Amino acid sequence: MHILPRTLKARIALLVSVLALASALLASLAVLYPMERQMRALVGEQQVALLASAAAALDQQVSDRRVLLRAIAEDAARVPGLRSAGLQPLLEQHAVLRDEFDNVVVFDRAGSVIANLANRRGVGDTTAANTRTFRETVDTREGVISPPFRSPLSGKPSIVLTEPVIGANGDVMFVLGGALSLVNARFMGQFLAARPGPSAYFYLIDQRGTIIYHPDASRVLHNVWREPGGVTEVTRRALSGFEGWTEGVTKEGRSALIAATHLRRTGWTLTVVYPVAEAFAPLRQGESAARMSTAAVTLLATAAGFYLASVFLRPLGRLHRRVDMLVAGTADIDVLDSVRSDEVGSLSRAFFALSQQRREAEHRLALLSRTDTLTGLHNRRMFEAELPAALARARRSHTGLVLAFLDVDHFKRINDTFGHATGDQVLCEFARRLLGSVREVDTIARLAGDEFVIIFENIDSESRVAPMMEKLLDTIREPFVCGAGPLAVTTTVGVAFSAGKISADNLLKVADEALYGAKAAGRDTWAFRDGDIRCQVSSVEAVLPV
Ligand SMILES: Nc1nc2c(ncn2[C@@H]2O[C@H](COP(=O)(O)OP(=O)(O)OP(=O)(O)O)[C@@H](O)[C@H]2O)c(=O)[nH]1
Repeated sequence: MHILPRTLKARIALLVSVLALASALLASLAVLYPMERQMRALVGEQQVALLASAAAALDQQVSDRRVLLRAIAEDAARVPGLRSAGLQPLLEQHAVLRDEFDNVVVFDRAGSVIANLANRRGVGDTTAANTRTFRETVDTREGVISPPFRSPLSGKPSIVLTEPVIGANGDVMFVLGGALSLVNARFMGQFLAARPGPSAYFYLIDQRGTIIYHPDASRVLHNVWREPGGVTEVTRRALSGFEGWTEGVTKEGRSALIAATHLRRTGWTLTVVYPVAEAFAPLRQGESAARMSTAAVTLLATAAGFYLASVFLRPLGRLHRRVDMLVAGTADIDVLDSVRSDEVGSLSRAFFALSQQRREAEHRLALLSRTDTLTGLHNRRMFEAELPAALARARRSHTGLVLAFLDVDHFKRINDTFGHATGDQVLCEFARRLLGSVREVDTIARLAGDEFVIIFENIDSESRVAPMMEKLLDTIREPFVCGAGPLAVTTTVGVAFSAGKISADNLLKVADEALYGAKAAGRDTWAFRDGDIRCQVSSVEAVLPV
């Protein structure tokens, strides 16, 4: 199938546009691809840094509250003979507790609430005896952070920080429990405000996979391992200890840059999800700008290619038109502009040379068509063109014309005796002698075999014929020196004279008749007939009409 455009101009333009498109694409790829990789790494590292500071802030929040609770626990331990009743005032006396916790309660060793900051009347209502957090606090005599749970009071996801009050004997006397809502603006607000973009989000999961914070509130306090659709690859890795950034797919199937880290105090996993569509929005804008400029560059290059191809190929078009003119014969070979130094100049010169070669060939052919190849004299064709022209000239100049018809005597015998090659040599020598004995203006031709003719122009009188013929016969009588040795060769001539009235054919017939007469007279001689007079006198015979 022919898919290339037909014209060179269009092909060059196509080539230029393809090259421009390819180079623009390569250039933009060469810039955009490394840029995207660098940007990806940069954004990823930014996420990690952001996450580290958010995790540190969260850790600090927990740590500060634990320090506060410990300080109060130590305060309480220093109160001599502290009884249950003294704990409610102790709590109320630390106003800061209301700022930092949703509520603070004190449990006795049996797990019963003996003081309640938010609700004095709530004392004795509940027991924590069976909770793991309480038992762990008592057993380890250390503060514990509870797993997240939904607060029965606020209904919000919360945790409890505990701190034991250790008596002088080293026993746990009481346990302080500070409840903290996880959607508390002061607790979470700090890192939520640090989102890298409007569609980016954080989520927080404890070690067991319970979601502590997620922008989708319906997922909070659910366990990721038990959620429909299972856990995402990145979350699974994060829960197994991965820290850093990676590229992954969210549960909703969106591609995102995801960074994860762990909180030192709680062991929770903090993750930030930054959708790729938003993270690389500036890059995508750059890409579409690059695509637009690629298209613009390609269009421009195509137009420029087409224009330049037209300009460069214009001389070729001109050359084409000139060659057409040469072919049509409306211009001469000189129209070819062969002085140019470019390819068109070389092409013109090649055309010029070709054209000259053709001319020379035509010339040679024309010459050949008019020349007798053996002797180099004119042939019959040339004679037939030349005789009417000579007669016309004679008529115009009112001068006489003599036609001599020569035949080599007994030429067949020469051939038969000495061979055809010797015969050829004789014919050539015969021709050479004829040439040497006539004027330059006279025309000699070989009609066929051993028959020759000579047209003598500007012969003012028949009286000049006899000496001319005698001279001719003498020239031939000289022995011919050939390969076979000296040969005696003679010729017989029939001569016709015209004062301009007879036709070429008839003049030749008259000369032929004269030759016939001379042969009959015995050869090595000549006979004369006046063509015009014979025409006139023979009109009765009507054998030679003009
Ligand atoms: N060597 C040679 N012989 C040729 C050539 N062309 C024709 N001939 C021969 O020339 C001879 C011509 O003989 P004619 O003119 O018929 O007879 P002739 O022997 O010349 O006898 P007359 O003319 O009566 O004297 C023939 O034998 C041809 O074969 C040629 O180119 N070369």
